[in-house]
Amino acid sequence: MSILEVKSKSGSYRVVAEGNVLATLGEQLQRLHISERTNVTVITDDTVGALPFAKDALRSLAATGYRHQVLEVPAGDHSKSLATASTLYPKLLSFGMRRSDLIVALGGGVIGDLAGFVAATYLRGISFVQAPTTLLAHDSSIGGKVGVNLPEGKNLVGAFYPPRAVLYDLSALATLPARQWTNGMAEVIKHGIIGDARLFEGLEERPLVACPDADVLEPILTAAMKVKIDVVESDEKEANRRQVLNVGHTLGHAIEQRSHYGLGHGEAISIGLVLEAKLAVARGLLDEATATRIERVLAGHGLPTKTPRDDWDEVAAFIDVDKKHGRALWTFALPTAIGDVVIVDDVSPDEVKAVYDRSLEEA
Ligand SMILES: NC(=O)c1ccc[n+]([C@@H]2O[C@H](COP(=O)([O-])OP(=O)(O)OC[C@H]3O[C@@H](n4cnc5c(N)ncnc54)[C@H](O)[C@@H]3O)[C@@H](O)[C@H]2O)c1
Ligand SMILES: O=C(O)C(=O)C[C@@H](O)[C@H](O)[C@H](O)COP(=O)(O)O
Ligand SMILES: [Zn+2]
Repeated sequence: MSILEVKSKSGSYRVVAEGNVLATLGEQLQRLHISERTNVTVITDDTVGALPFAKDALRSLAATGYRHQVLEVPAGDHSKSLATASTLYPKLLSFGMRRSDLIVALGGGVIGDLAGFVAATYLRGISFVQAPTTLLAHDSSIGGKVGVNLPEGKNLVGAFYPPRAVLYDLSALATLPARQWTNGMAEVIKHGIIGDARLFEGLEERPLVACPDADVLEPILTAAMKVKIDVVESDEKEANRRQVLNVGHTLGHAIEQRSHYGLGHGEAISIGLVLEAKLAVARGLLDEATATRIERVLAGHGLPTKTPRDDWDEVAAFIDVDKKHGRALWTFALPTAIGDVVIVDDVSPDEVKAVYDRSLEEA
């Protein structure tokens, strides 16, 4: 079990990472001093909602006397939309959800982002608890970024809205399909690249290709979450340093969206990390050998590393709407070493196209 604290200007919160924590969801809410008169809406997806740990969580809410409802959306990134959010607001109203009530986001990053966005906007904001159930969500449940996608780009509408707590049930990871495990490893590896060389080296030596026992999982997950917490505490609303968490994402988000979500977020970010390492090499920021290590560790975890063949102009249109850019050139978070990422804001589209085209020749 690990308990981490995230300091936030709008209210600090705890990350409780523990096996079977969802089976005591009601007691966990009581521990957070959430009154038993609070109405609770659990937002989940139709895959997670059917799993035993979700049923246990609802049983616990009932046993502790919380009046609650469950709202299910279809699983997948297509649900992270304004259209889906619009179907949820009336259901909150008809259940009598007031400002003092609570949303629980039970699921992976899609549910955390969507339910967090609904919590941030309904009645101008009600409390929410993150109950992440994927490996990838060790990233998405921390830091308060909530939002939805637009057809024009990922996460273009949203807010910085920290949760009241993160209740991370590590036993829930046991039911993750193999591909979802691998998908989540991309963000674990990313956290090593950003700020923990030992984490990265450990994954090079012993790839984590399936959910291991708790004694192996916990230190790795804790190390990854600590990198994220350190960065978001230093720059909660991404004025500058937080942009390092976006390494691999400038290209990765564009590739993810161009795949129409056929690629998972982590899979697309894996390809983005490889490409952005190559861009860093082309700029003289990173040595070739380290870029090769990044590619190998991702491939060693079964993640895709080859650039999908696509029309550059279509990819570039998605890169162009990235929130990090200023008015003229593109901004990227680029690795300079294992454990260090810098922000560069003078990248020209032609430079990126050259790296992109070269990677297609190598594929
Ligand atoms: N807010 C942030 O800081 C942040 C960070 C990283 C990623 N994200 C976002 O997170 C999203 C990706 O998250 P994700 O990869 O968790 O996707 P997801 O939420 O779609 O979950 C992936 C799949 O796994 C299923 N699933 C979830 N938990 C399960 C379990 N325990 N057992 C079996 N199946 C389970 C889901 O139903 C879904 O089909 C993207 O939209 C990405 O943009 C946000
Ligand atoms: O928390 C952050 O900051 C991140 O960048 C984490 C990313 O892994 C995540 O995918 C996030 O949703 C990206 O945010 P965006 O601002 O690039 O849309
Ligand atoms: Zn991400």
